Amino acid sequence: TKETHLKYLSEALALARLSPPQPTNFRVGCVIVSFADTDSDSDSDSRTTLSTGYTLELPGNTHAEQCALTKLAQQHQIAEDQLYQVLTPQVNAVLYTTLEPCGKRLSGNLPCVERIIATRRIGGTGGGGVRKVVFGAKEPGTFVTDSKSLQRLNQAGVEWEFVQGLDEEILRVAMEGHVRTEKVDKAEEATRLGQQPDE
Ligand SMILES: Nc1nc(=O)c(N)c(NC[C@H](O)[C@H](O)[C@H](O)COP(=O)(O)O)[nH]1
Ligand SMILES: [Zn+2]
Repeated sequence: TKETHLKYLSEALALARLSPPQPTNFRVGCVIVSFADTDSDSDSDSRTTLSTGYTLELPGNTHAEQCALTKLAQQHQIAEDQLYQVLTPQVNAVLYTTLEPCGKRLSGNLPCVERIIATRRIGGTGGGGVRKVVFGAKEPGTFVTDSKSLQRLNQAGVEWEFVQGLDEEILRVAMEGHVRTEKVDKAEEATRLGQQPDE
């Protein structure tokens, strides 16, 4: 339910605040939750937090979702492409991230949407893995304007939901380290309005 989603998005936002502000990325928080033995993210009481992450938590140019997935694999001493062994269908894993997962990164590093899809068996085509992604804000157009991460999730059969309510605060925290320029403001405004900023 929306209350459950907002509860976990708030937890993820608290994690985002731990991220050191940078002008070259966003401060994002991520929580991976198991809604075991329910077939949806209903209000079952058997919810457990499997892993958390925030931008730059782990060494290197790391994203929040990337850190949560890497830490989960480390906890179980398995490789990240073996996470389907942990994230079985019965675990019913939902990944909460304050900002929609990236579909493209200016650094060229593997986007988080691919890391999320790869938690499923057989390179992302099998069962299990992250069943659903819940995020609280769309990615502003500061760095990339055509991430296509949501189309990619649809294509891979991973559910997603944009839960409104915290987006203003999420974006303020995400962009704390940014230098305000006319160009950046225009790109972010255009994305907020759902337009492709004119190049
Ligand atoms: N969902 C998400 N979680 C994060 O932890 C994070 N930092 C971003 N940021 C998205 C943004 O598009 C990329 O940060 C830039 O494209 C620069 O790319 P790098 O981060 O240097 O790979 N997005
Ligand atoms: Zn990412």
